[in-house]
Amino acid sequence: MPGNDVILAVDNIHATYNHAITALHGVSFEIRQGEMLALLGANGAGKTTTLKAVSNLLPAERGQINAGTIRYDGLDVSRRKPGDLVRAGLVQVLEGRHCFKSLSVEENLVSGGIGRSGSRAEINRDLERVYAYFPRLREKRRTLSGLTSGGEQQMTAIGRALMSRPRLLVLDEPSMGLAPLIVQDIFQTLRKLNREAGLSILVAEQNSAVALGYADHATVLENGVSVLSGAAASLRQREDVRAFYLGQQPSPAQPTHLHAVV
Ligand SMILES: Nc1ncnc2c1ncn2[C@@H]1O[C@H](COP(=O)(O)OP(=O)(O)OP(=O)(O)O)[C@@H](O)[C@H]1O
Repeated sequence: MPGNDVILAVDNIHATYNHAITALHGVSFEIRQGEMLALLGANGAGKTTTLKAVSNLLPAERGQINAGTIRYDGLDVSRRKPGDLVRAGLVQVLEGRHCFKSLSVEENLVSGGIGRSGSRAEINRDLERVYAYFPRLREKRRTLSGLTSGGEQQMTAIGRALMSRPRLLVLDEPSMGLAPLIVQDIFQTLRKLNREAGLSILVAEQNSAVALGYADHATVLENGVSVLSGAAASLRQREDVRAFYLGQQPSPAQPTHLHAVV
């Protein structure tokens, strides 16, 4: 039974699509309040499926959890509608930075606050908060999102999620297709939100070097199984992680696959 300060507990989940394709068969990890956890793994390892399971979005894709449990704030997510989870503070930034391209940056941000009750003054306060974290969005507030850069669209997608006042922010590959400096910028802001506002963060990334540079902990997925979990700082030191996920050459005596949970 997880302790009280665990905001998300994923316990040995198994998932399939169309009752046929096995995507996950044994994924476990925990996130404590105020922690930033990176979910690492190659293409097809199961990161997106895990994130969708966390928000109970798999049924919408003919996917299902066949075994295991996911608890957010102690509550079984499979019994709650995705919208209820958002209102309870579990908010996702889906892969591919979905913005309404024909709306301005500010209109996109405001759309993130629509689901919750709140006066115009409160929404304005939240907008100011988003602009304080992403000054570039303030500069572009009147620009149509479709005309902003990929990095600005990613910032808009994150800013819109912040407008729903998350307690746990879940992001799928925020670095995808972005220049290294923009990626650093985005991760620095995520870290600031985590440190200053106490926001808990779950971030799936193929860019392990960046994710391990900012996260507190990480879990590595291989073929739908969580094979390794630990403090980001200690994972960065492991030869096998360096070889397989940080693109560094192992010495000849090193193992050829990940095999331990630390
Ligand atoms: N909607 C779907 N229908 C059927 N199979 C799917 C679906 N989505 C994912 N899969 C399969 O589930 C497995 C895990 O995919 P998933 O997208 O979760 O991995 P990932 O680690 O997020 O990879 P990527 O980085 O490419 O997004 C893969 O074998 C994939 O082909």
